[in-house]
Amino acid sequence: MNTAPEVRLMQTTPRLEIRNLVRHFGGRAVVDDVSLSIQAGQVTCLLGPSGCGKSTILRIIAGVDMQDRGEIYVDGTLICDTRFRVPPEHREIGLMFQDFALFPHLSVGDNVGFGLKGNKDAKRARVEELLARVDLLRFIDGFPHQLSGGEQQRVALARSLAPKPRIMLMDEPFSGLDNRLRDGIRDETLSLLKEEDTAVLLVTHEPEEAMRMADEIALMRGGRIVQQGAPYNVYTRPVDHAAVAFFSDTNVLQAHVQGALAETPFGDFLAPGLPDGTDVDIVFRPQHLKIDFDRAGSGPLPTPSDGVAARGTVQRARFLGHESLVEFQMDHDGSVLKATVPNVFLPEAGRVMWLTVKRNRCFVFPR
Ligand SMILES: Nc1ncnc2c1ncn2[C@@H]1O[C@H](COP(=O)(O)OP(=O)(O)OP(=O)(O)O)[C@@H](O)[C@H]1O
Repeated sequence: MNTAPEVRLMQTTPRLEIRNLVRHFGGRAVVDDVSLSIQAGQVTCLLGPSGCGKSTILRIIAGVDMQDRGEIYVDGTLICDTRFRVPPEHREIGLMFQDFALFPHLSVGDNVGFGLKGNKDAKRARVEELLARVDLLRFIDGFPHQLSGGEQQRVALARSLAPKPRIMLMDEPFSGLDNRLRDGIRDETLSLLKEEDTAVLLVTHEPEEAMRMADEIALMRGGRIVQQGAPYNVYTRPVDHAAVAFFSDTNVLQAHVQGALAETPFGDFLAPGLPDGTDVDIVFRPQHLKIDFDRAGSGPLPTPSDGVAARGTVQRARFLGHESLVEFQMDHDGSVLKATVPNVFLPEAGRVMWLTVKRNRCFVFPR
């Protein structure tokens, strides 16, 4: 059909695209050549440690800060480069930050309707629609101080979505909420944003929040995106040691490469493409250090999937609620490796146990 290529083009044009953004402060590249694109209805999380440049990217997209290089496109149209700049108020971008500051002197309904244009009835209908959606319609004539923190947060969400922004920028929006409230509000927020088909760029330094919210995670460090992909892929195929460590505790075995293999007390690991003599870290998460319970200290029967067992002595064991954390001092070099075990497992300090590692969950990185 004649229209097919056009339709395809429309479907693949990202709602938001940033290309090669660079921003310097005091001679330092705080944002260093960052590119990403987000489709309508998609949530991308910028995830990274404090100071890595996440909020600066958000401020540039919102139009309250200006890049030194790079371009921003919305639905394929340039809205900002270093010469041309659509002013913030014309970008149709919603903002939601941790300190969302409702107007205290305006009613809940007037807060939600604040950014709306058009006739009174249409405005009222949109305000009612959104307040109903966040389950706060009954408070429409109330004032912010009469609401709990979580309820105020939902009003703020309704306010930022009221003008139907094409894009929503969220900077740690849930960090002011207590843990019990947070999960529910995150889930509600997510379903509302999806219903409205908004493209969302959410900044967080909490991996758990990113895993929970994101269709795609952009992992940042030192002003750059170091890895980008679906949460499962970023978690299970990390690009380097720091990327593993950002999501969880890690264990490290140190080794040298010889003949494309790295030899360890747990057996050899493949180190394809690394030249002989390269120092490598073999990195794995505590849930992938396996304790052998079966043979009472005589060591497990080796299997191809488990590789070789190594011996360690329990140093410390702690119960963490849904799992136990056991630390072992290893016989071979005195290093400490951690294992997490579901439920309660609290062996006494000094007990000797055999350990294996889940080999397909180990990552080999040059040191
Ligand atoms: N206006 C500014 N002038 C000078 N330096 C700035 C300015 N804004 C940000 N920076 C610096 O740029 C770096 C990145 O800041 P940014 O707020 O983007 O980080 P972030 O990743 O969002 O951190 P956080 O999670 O702590 O908010 C920081 O070192 C910060 O001090």
